[in-house]
Amino acid sequence: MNQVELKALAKINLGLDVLGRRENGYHDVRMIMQSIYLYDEVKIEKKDTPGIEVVTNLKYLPVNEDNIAYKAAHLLKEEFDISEGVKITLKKHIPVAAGLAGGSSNAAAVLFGMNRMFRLGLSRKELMERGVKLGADVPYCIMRGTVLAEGIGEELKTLPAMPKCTVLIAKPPISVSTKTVYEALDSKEITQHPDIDGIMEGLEQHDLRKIAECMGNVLEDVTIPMHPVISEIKQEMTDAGALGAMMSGSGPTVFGLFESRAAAREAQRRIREKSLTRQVYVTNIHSVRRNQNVD
Ligand SMILES: C[C@](O)(CO)[C@H](O)COP(=O)(O)OP(=O)(O)OC[C@H]1O[C@@H](n2ccc(N)nc2=O)[C@H](O)[C@@H]1O
Ligand SMILES: Nc1ncnc2c1ncn2[C@@H]1O[C@H](COP(=O)(O)OP(=O)(O)OP(=O)(O)O)[C@@H](O)[C@H]1O
Repeated sequence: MNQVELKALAKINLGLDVLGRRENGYHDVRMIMQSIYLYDEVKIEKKDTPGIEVVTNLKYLPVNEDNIAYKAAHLLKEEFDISEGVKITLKKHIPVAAGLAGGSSNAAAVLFGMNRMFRLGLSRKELMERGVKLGADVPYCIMRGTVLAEGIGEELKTLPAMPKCTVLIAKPPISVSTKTVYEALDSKEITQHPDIDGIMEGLEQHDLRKIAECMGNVLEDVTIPMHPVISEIKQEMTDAGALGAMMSGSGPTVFGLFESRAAAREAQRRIREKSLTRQVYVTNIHSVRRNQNVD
């Protein structure tokens, strides 16, 4: 196999709670993760010449060792002494620095793809162990689907699949640093924790309304005061009929869950009309049909 083409899916956090801070600055979290049908196209090709080449359609993204896809390839090349070169082509559709795990998902695709191409024989669990060295969201991006994530985000448990619905994604034209948001949270008192157990009950009962009612993200308390446009977008989605609307990850992207595709389109129209952002996409939950076993 000389080439693989993969879809690297974006994620949203249906729930994000922070339980404490570790000595190394990372935080213990309790999150419900969900993949959505918004993806980057990742192509990996073997090259005759050595080295790692990254090509992308976004001019401002690094193509050297600062690109997380490069880091993923480098990690496997070193560990398995792979002498052949690889060319990685990233066709980006997932907004960057958005809270949608775009980079993490690219890294996951490279680990997954190179494992197949070079017949490294790593199990999904073994790929995830390598993934966490690149970023806390990478193991989840290998696993995908509806998942409870604990630890720093790498302890994963598959949950009952999220009921089908339309997802509206709106990324305001600002960038947010995940590190800055987590650091700023340390000087705040968390007064209200999201109802993660409630979301899990909603998933068990296949009850979309319950899931939407229980959604919550403690990082909103940091990012929204910095960027009030996030609240305005949430409001537009709710006014147009979203069952729930919330910031994903450390932001600034807002997602809304809708029963009706027409209502999601209406929210998209209003958000654009009010110039809150032009980056608004109507998409779906991505369900993973697979053996639930991680190994
Ligand atoms: C906000 C989320 O996207 C929610 O899914 C993740 O928790 C962040 O995952 P990520 O971007 O893959 O995180 P990393 O690239 O590993 O870390 C970026 C920065 O976020 C902070 N970080 C990340 C994960 C975590 N559990 N605690 C943290 O404090 C750390 O300051 C770290 O320097
Ligand atoms: N392959 C890549 N795709 C996107 N960004 C990348 C990539 N490699 C490195 N980066 C850098 O990583 C930073 C974060 O980008 P990314 O899109 O992964 O953020 P995010 O969606 O907030 O991730 P998360 O939800 O995991 O915190 C950007 O500033 C970007 O320059």
